Amino acid sequence: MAENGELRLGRSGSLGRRGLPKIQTNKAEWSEEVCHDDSATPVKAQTLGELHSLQKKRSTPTTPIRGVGIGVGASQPAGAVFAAISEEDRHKQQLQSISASLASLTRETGPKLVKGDPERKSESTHYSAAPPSIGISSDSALKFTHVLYNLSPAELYEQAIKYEKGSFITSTGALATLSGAKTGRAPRDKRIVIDETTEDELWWGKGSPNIEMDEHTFLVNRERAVDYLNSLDKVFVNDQFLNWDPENQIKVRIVSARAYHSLFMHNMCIRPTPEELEDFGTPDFTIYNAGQFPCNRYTHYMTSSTSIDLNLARREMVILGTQYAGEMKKGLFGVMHYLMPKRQILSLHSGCNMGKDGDVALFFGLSGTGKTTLSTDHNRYLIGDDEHCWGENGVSNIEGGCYAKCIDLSREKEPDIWNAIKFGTVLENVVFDEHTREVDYSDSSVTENTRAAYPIEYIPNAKIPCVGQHPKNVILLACDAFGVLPPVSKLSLAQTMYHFISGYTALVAGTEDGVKEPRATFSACFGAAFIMMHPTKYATMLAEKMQKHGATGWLVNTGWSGGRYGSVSRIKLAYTRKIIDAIHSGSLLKANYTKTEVFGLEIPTEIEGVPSEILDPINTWPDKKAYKDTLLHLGGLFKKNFEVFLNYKVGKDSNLTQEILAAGPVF
Ligand SMILES: Nc1ncnc2c1ncn2[C@@H]1O[C@H](COP(=O)(O)OP(=O)(O)O)[C@@H](O)[C@H]1O
Ligand SMILES: C=C(OP(=O)(O)O)C(=O)O
Ligand SMILES: [Ca+2]
Ligand SMILES: [Mn+2]
Repeated sequence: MAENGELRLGRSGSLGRRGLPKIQTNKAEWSEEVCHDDSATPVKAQTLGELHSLQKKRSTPTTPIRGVGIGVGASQPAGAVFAAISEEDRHKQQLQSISASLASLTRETGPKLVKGDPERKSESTHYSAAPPSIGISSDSALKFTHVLYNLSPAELYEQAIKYEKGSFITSTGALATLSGAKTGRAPRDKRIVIDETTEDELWWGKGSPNIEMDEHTFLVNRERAVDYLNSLDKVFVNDQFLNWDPENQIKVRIVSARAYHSLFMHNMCIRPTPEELEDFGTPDFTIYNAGQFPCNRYTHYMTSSTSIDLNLARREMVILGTQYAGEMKKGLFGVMHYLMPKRQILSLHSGCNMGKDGDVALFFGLSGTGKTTLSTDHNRYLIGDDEHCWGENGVSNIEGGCYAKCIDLSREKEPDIWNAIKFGTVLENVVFDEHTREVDYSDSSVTENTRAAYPIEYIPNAKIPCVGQHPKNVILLACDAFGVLPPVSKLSLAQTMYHFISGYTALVAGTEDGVKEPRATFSACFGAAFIMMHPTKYATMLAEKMQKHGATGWLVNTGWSGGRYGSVSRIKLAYTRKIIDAIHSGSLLKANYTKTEVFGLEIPTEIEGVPSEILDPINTWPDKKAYKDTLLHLGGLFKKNFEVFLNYKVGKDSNLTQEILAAGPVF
């Protein structure tokens, strides 16, 4: 700081000498009692430009500059002559690495890059990387692309507000943004490159979410995305980590065109320290997000102008035609679902939290069933809300942030999420008062799927680092709009596996008038959209881990009970929280149980804080015949869904497979 201060004084001093001669005022003309205008400490700048340059001081380096390779021994004092790859060289290396990422494969060259905002010429560090030597074949090769590398949230706010229509600061300091035409994921537009390896390793065909594309088509889309990004004046680059387990951490690079996307990933991935960033090197996986630009519908395999393309061999993902940010986070989740099981680590679409005594619970469930809401619990430490790994040493969060739904969010019911919506948080597609900028969370004018993305440490009781012991409870969440599943049931291991493979939830189609029929959804492993290999691969690993570590499975219905959607209201969040409390404390394990018909679920007769009559839905359905019919209807849907899995084996032991088949509805 002193250094910067001296520099500034020196500069203003010399400017002063070169300026016009000062107008001399006659001191005697002024009364000593009058406080006149120039009595305050004068500003230490001679021009407005200089004044603005004073406003921002250079970031103080957090570590002394370290040496690379030879020459840094115990005998050399830190920061000595030998020590350094200079800051300039480091910038150059970073830009070379980014230029290589953005290289056009047909022209075999990367773009010319400079660091910094193009609008602020004086601030850019003009270290050009990899100037194209031969065959300049487009104007892109003649121009510079500015790289905005790992900007801070404040810088990203400024970029968003200045250049991205629909960006505003809300009354609590969050950055409100619009994701454009797409406000949710587009699973039907996801493509995965099929090659010799993935043909055998991945799950293809009926029931699989993996839709194939060939390598060539991937390269066509990659070139389209890269050309688009290189045609811009500036791109955002995030270099970050995934997975809090240090031995299985993945380095990811996200190249994007919008500050909103850069801030979203800043919040959602693990943020490197400045030291870690210095040594970042080559990323393990790269996303090219050209979401504002459509794919070419004449391209083979394209069925819309949106395409999300994954190439596992190249370790790259290309996004065209959608700006929904969740696509990046869930895209990387798919990659982890491939990489981790190969290392005998189970990837989980679940929330995760930990009690004061270190007891860990997992919350599996499809979108909207309560992973984020229920893992964010003021009485427990949050490990993560959505994506985890379960390995030899316990669980680890894949991400560094949370992505909460905001529709009907209330301070009373979800105080920790409410309070996390502050400076730094990205608020997608919410509606706010044009003057006060107060958000109306009940307003779904843009979409039902309004979202907040915030760093995990915005939750006061986050567990950092986000790792924990082997889980004690495995909670399967289903939002049952048919109203026949009990609010909670205790599961045998076979039942846990049956419901895990089924991955059931039923949601209502939307808020349109007249849509009253709930629609059942089955999504293997509560995440068919993200798993890469056959569901039995993940199911086998889960069964082995639960058995080995003695975890108990539970099925919790966070939807309707005692009547269908439309006839009664959703189970009160306060009751669900009491149920979850009783699971965590161990008291529910000791309760008395009765068995339901059809699904054969063990339901407790009593839970503290929950009216006993709601525990068995038959009590609360006024029309018992309607209850039975609906129960059988749902049972039939389960059976039909499970047919695809009848020929598969879970685990080494065929006994378990037989037990799993028997653990479904019987009627
Ligand atoms: N009984 C309940 N249990 C859990 N969530 C509930 C309940 N009733 C209403 N909700 C609402 O349902 C939504 C659950 O969504 P969320 O936790 O984001 O799901 P996920 O993370 O699994 O996608 C939240 O908006 C929450 O407020
Ligand atoms: C980010 C998502 O996850 P979830 O709805 O489970 O929170 C999503 O499905 O887009
Ligand atoms: Ca999810
Ligand atoms: Mn969630």
